[in-house]
Amino acid sequence: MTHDIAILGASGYTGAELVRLIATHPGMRIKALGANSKAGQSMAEVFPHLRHLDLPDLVTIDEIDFSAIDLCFCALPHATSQEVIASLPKDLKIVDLSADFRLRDPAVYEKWYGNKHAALDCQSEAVYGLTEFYRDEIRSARLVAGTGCNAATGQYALRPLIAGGLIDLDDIIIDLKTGVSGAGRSLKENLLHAELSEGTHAYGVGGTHRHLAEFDQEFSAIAGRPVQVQFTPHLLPANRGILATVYVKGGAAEIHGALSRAYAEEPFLQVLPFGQTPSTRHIRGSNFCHLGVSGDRVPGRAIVIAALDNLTKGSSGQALQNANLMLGENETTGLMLAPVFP
Ligand SMILES: NC(=O)C1=CN([C@@H]2O[C@H](COP(=O)(O)OP(=O)(O)OC[C@H]3O[C@@H](n4cnc5c(N)ncnc54)[C@H](OP(=O)(O)O)[C@@H]3O)[C@@H](O)[C@H]2O)C=CC1
Ligand SMILES: CC(=O)N[C@@H](CCC(=O)OP(=O)(O)O)C(=O)O
Repeated sequence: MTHDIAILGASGYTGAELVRLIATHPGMRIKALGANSKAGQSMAEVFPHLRHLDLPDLVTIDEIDFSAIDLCFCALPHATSQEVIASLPKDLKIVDLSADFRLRDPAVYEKWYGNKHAALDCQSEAVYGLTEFYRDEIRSARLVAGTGCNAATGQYALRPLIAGGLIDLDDIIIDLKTGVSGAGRSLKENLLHAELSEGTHAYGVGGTHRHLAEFDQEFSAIAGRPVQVQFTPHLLPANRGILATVYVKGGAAEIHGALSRAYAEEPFLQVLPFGQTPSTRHIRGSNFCHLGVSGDRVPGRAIVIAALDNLTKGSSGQALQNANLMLGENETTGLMLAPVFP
């Protein structure tokens, strides 16, 4: 059976990545591509690297007939996404890539995002999209909320360690580096080549980055008590990739054993041999997340490093993995592409 797919926000980075992945998916057919300022253009005009594909032109969302769609990906900015999803048919399966449906508590959402939620009924039914930890709920969900890309990286490093009681919950530091495509395709002065290249800097410092809300929600639920991590992202002059270096208090060998066991059956989560360190070079363009564990010279401390591609495992690949589950497809279909190297 072939499922008819719509992608809203197809003229953005995650939208284009969805098209790249779905184009060769044997169980999916791209029926509609939604855009805003680029509506009316062909995908080849907006993304020359997709020229070889036979795709529908970009249209505005109100031009799409959703009664002919089996599943819709929403790759739209925060706040816009909730307004659009509130207006879509209530029985339409949706995978949202924005932050709008990730946080279960509306008050927490309002605190971090600064606006009242415009689709609280949808928010209450949404399932958090970190596939490996919400697989059963995702299978039967109507609306899945894709995770933040930084939030996914930190969680892959830490969830089994918190669940296993292996680390000091009051002493967790996530030092993260991210490529610039995480900020989307729209024009921003601070993302110009001259402002960004040949340097790197921290942002969202001092507990202000909104992905902390996801860490708080998920880690506290696992631990059964409040957990607050320190988290500082840094912007790298690279297009793709996230590398999180996580500092914890706990036994490195036990931590490596716990991660290896937790992810032994996971097709996309690869734990490297003890002491080896992941690199964004080795996951680029793929749905894999590489994880490494090392000891530290300071007794009782360990370092966990996780690397993934923000546009695949951190957003569009994760979204396709979840859509596969929602549509009864094999979870890995369309996603076993090897990373691009060098
Ligand atoms: N980039 C990443 O690595 C990740 C992104 N995300 C989230 O995924 C979502 C998409 O991100 P990304 O692809 O990077 O963003 P982009 O800025 O690259 O793309 C945004 C898309 O949304 C469309 N759009 C904007 N406003 C409207 C509107 N009012 N009505 C209809 N369409 C609109 C744009 O259309 P047009 O260009 O035609 O104006 C464009 O197609 C965001 O919520 C982001 O936070 C999540 C995880 C990782
Ligand atoms: C480089 C960069 O700016 N990255 C974004 C994260 C992208 C992401 O995960 O998106 P959401 O906005 O959907 O949470 C940031 O740190 O804010």
